[in-house]
Amino acid sequence: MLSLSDAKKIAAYKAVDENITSESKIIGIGSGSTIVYVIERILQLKDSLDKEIIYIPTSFQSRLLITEGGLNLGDIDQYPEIDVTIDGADEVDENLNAIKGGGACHLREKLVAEAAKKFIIVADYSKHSTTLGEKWKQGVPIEVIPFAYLRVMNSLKELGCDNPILRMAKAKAGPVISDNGNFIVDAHFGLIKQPKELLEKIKLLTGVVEVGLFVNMAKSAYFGNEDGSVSIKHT
Ligand SMILES: O=C(CO)[C@H](O)[C@H](O)COP(=O)(O)O
Repeated sequence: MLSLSDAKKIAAYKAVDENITSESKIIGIGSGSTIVYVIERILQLKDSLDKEIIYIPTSFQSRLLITEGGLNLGDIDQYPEIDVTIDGADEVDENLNAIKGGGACHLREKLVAEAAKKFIIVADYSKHSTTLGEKWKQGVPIEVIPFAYLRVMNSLKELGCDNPILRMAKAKAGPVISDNGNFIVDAHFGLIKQPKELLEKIKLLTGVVEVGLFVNMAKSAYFGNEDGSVSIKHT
């Protein structure tokens, strides 16, 4: 039986093997622990891949992975059209809608995913559900400008979230600050049967910068299974 981290690894390796081809020139790199394996696989294949490939990060973490791996770093400003973006997720439903932002990176992750011709999710078996909200109990991550956080939290209650939580840092007395200088509010809505509708409602709140609901975005998802196989789903 594979551990969760080994399941992440086999999903990441398979996604790289199948999606980073000789056609890939610009590649978006997501954030989180699964992405470490994506970079690990890219580095293993480095000699057979085009030396000119540019990698676009979605966070400080993925920027470091790219530069420390000796890969070519680019920015979305220079390369607004991306061939393929590979990223992890906190939960993925049957239609490949996802909750993201467990690492507080979902604003940049969404931008880099939207810019890509193909957005691919890599995850372990524990992330796959029928309906969003089934597995990820921490709530939908919402990036909010600091000035607006309390009003946004009150408005989230009106939208059906009982207990929105301002995400606090672990090694600091205070809130998590995103790579963009904003706060993160985690809002639990139970089972999310209509993710697009919920996304639209939250996005309309003044002060909300981005919502960790990725709806109708992924082309494929790779799930590493306990038995060592990888399940691949497409939209
Ligand atoms: O959305 C993310 C970061 O904002 C990550 O992709 C998500 O939290 C999954 O992380 P991991 O690969 O560590 O399980």
